[in-house]
Amino acid sequence: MSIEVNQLYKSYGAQPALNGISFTARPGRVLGFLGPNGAGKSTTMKILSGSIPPTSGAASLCGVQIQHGGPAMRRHLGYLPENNPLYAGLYVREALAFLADIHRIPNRQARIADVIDMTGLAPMQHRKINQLSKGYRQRVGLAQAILHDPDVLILDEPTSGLDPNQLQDMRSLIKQLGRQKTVLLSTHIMQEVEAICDDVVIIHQGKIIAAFPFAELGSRYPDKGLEALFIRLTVNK
Ligand SMILES: Nc1ncnc2c1ncn2[C@@H]1O[C@H](COP(=O)(O)OP(=O)(O)OP(=O)(O)O)[C@@H](O)[C@H]1O
Repeated sequence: MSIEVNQLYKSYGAQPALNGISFTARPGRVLGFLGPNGAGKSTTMKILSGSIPPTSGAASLCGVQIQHGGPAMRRHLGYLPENNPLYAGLYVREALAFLADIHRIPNRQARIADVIDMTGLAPMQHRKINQLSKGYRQRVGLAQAILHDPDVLILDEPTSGLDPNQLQDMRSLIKQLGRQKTVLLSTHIMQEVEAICDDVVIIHQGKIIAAFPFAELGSRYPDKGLEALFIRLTVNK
């Protein structure tokens, strides 16, 4: 398994956020990580990226144990955080070159050209990041996440705030990436899960309340679409 999460707990002071979650994500698949506001999605992703420590429990990426701030699993991981922090004052190509140096990517010019091409950033590569539309900024965030060709991608609401055209482009890019990589994608949009996810994990109040391959939705929950199921599982509980 590319992502293994085993009994993760997290509290922020007295505020519980994760209450013993376990799940796995497999290569060549996109896992949709769903939950209402405050369910614990971003907390999980921050722990998996090594940005914050869990209170207890363990997780690994491609067999490498996750440690807060530890560099060991970084080469396996591309992470697009929720607010997509970018080097706003840099030009697109400059930002990618800077990160390519940090990752010590060999043949960096060729790799940057490939990633620009893959993410549809060619027309914007000589623009400053702070001059770009939201859609293009999200593409820069994704380009940064995939630059070092990691096996695992963790994408925290990568399509929030995009217009319908941008949405479609971003979704097809994620779907394409999911054919080779393990993708963990958080979203509030059920159509997005239907369009691109192979597996579904629903989290509510820091607990996993459903986990299944999307293709088994109908057999496991007859007469329920994903949206109806989500509402039934997460409302008033
Ligand atoms: N830094 C923090 N300090 C205190 N509490 C926090 C902190 N970050 C998150 N929380 C709390 O932890 C819980 C889980 O939050 P988290 O951001 O992981 O949820 P989420 O599912 O990503 O929500 P959203 O969909 O709104 O982004 C919430 O109750 C939230 O208020």
